[in-house]
Amino acid sequence: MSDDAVEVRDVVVRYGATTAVDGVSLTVPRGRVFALLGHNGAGKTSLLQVCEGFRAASEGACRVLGLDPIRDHDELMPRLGIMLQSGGMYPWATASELLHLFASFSANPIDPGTLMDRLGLHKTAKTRYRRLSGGEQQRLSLAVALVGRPELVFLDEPTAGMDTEARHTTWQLIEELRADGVSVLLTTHLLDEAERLADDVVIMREGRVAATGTPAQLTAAAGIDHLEVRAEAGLKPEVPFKVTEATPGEYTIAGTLDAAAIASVLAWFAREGAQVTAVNTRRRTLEDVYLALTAEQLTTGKAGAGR
Ligand SMILES: Nc1ncnc2c1ncn2[C@@H]1O[C@H](COP(=O)(O)OP(=O)(O)OP(=O)(O)O)[C@@H](O)[C@H]1O
Repeated sequence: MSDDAVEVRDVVVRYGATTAVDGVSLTVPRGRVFALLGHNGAGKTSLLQVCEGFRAASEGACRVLGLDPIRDHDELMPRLGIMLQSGGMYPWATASELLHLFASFSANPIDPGTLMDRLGLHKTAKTRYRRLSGGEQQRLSLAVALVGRPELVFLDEPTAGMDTEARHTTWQLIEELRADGVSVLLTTHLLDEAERLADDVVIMREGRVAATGTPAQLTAAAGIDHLEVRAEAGLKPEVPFKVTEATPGEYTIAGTLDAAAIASVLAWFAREGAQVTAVNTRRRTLEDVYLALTAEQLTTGKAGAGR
């Protein structure tokens, strides 16, 4: 049996005529942070729900900590930390009561008071859940997911609605979880979050895996950097790359630019006797890769998730 935290094989999730997840396979190794990226409706939450055991896959197989998330649900639940996008809390209970309740389900919980302090929730300990702000509810949901010292954590858009400070605390907590050997599967729309936190990334598009790898692999595989050259306006660089002059005298050269290519572009400016006053290179970010994949989706014109 595989020792991976999560193993998803050819999973399909259908809602009537809509295919939300369309044959996804992925593996989350133990002790790593794995991010699912994708536009609204790409199928991230549906896939997460299959892994959490809250939804049966229409096709395919899923193993979580070596177990079946539906059949072995009772055995699995104490070992998992689950942060939902919303809901799942008693609206009349206070933040402290809720966290203590969830702590009581665990044999060796983290002290709820310590966790509340860490997440900046101490001032809201006696506030009823329904009165908490969106960001506070989100922080409490994270605390609930972590209080039982889980081996594997599922986080659905963990920092959505959080202020900058809470977001940074959450990132630190996730990094500490990884250092403690905890596995994390999260969804996010924040590319800087994925780039900063994730060991592995899957970009989903229309229910399928559009790209997969480490953030470094994804950005390197895209292989396109930008070279920015400032010189006098109105030049027409004769180079085998796409050149734009959005602002007069600011040239952006886009393409697969290795050192030789950059040298050849600069050589053209030198041959022309151009007055080059600045040269800048910009590596592709995960955001560039993501946007390129999203643009591909638009050009293929596929809108629905049907098979
Ligand atoms: N219970 C449901 N019944 C019918 N359709 C659903 C249901 N849940 C999700 N869908 C549809 O399945 C598709 C995938 O939804 P899902 O929530 O998995 O996407 P997502 O990537 O998590 O989106 P978001 O980033 O907006 O949370 C969407 O088209 C959605 O409308």
